Amino acid sequence: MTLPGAPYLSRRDGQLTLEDVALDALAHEFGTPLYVYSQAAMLGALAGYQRALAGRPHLVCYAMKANSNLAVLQTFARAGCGFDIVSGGELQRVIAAGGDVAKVVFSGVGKTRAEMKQALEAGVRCFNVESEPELEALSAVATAMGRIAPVSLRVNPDVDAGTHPYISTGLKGNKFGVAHQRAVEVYRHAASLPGLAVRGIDCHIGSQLTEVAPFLDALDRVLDLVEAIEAAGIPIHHMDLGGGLGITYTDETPPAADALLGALLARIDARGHGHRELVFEPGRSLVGNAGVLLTEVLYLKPGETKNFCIVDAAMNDLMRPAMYEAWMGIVPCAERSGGDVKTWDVVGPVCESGDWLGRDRALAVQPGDTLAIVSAGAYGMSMASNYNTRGRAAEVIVQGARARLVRERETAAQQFAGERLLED
Ligand SMILES: Cc1ncc(COP(=O)(O)O)c(C=O)c1O
Ligand SMILES: N[C@@H](CCCC[NH3+])C(=O)O
Repeated sequence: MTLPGAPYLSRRDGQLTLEDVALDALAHEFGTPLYVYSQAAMLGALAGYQRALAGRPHLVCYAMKANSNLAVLQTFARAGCGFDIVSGGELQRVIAAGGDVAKVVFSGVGKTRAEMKQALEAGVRCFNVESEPELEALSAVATAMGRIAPVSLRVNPDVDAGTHPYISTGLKGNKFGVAHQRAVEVYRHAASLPGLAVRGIDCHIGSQLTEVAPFLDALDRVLDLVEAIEAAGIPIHHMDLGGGLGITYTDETPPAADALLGALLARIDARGHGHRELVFEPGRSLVGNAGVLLTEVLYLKPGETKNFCIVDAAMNDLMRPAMYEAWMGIVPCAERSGGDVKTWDVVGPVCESGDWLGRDRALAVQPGDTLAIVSAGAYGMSMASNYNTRGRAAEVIVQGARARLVRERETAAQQFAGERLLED
């Protein structure tokens, strides 16, 4: 079976290897749980987008919620990326990583006035506004500052992306965006407000999309709207087009980024919109297959109905299985020859029955072995918590044969540093 993450993730002489670094050795050097990312895999994924968009006005804004480690952001900033942010905290990370704020788009349904002010002061490129009350609040904040806020409206095209209900964002029952039927009216409202300048249109239908068809359906709705909005006398400069392209976790076969973009660009050109600037906000497809989570097998607990393989990573480190019943590949770092293969539920130490990382996995394992949870570069560390007062994992980036610690393991003292005892 091809490993998700190939060719950067490979097996060499029985050892699971990321770029040129053997992961078992890395686990011993830095301890576990440990997130490890391949820089070449991240840049390779980005290159797919850049290749397809070359020669056109465009901006790739990495959706940093997928993985917001500063060194990951620095990697993308140096490659020319902008960023899609959803909070003031993410804006601070972009600045700390040396990113260009003028290439930042600010998404999200619940931006606070303080965050709007912070983003206007910093000079973000565009606010992706998701409702009329938000338009009014942003106009008021900008006016009070003597500024004009650049805006796109996020339209909800009511297109079924065929993804998990928790990660669908473009159906009318989802909280995101302005209903496409009302979009022209809301654009008129936006254009009438004193603190705003309409710049573009934004659309996002969900994450982990594996088919081209829903992207094209949403694009057609967006192009219809652009034509109607411009007919109403409001020019649209850029189109910010999502969903998020999926990755391979098990047997999914999503299109490559350049194939997907090729199909979208062909439709855009055919409908006479090829001159517009395009913005894309990929997250998962830039980092997901670039990362693994390493964990050590602590105890084996065979049972009557289930065999449990208890590891030192848990749902607080990687929430996707507990939250979406997501299937994540689990492979041993060092191949065991002639080992006894059994079916295991791979579970963590957290006190919840939902704390599992993989169910019914055929593995030959022994306590002390290192397992790699693959395709874990996106929505892994960025969704980690401190539940059970567990320190968050360390993170390493590999570059060829070099491994660099880019986040230290969190200590208990760091976790409760901001807490206070009651004074008598
Ligand atoms: C507005 C917006 N932009 C970008 C993303 C990133 O999506 P993905 O990680 O699937 O590429 C999301 C997540 O669904 C989103 O809602
Ligand atoms: N966190 C989700 C995806 C959400 C995408 C952001 N809107 C996941 O792990 O798959």
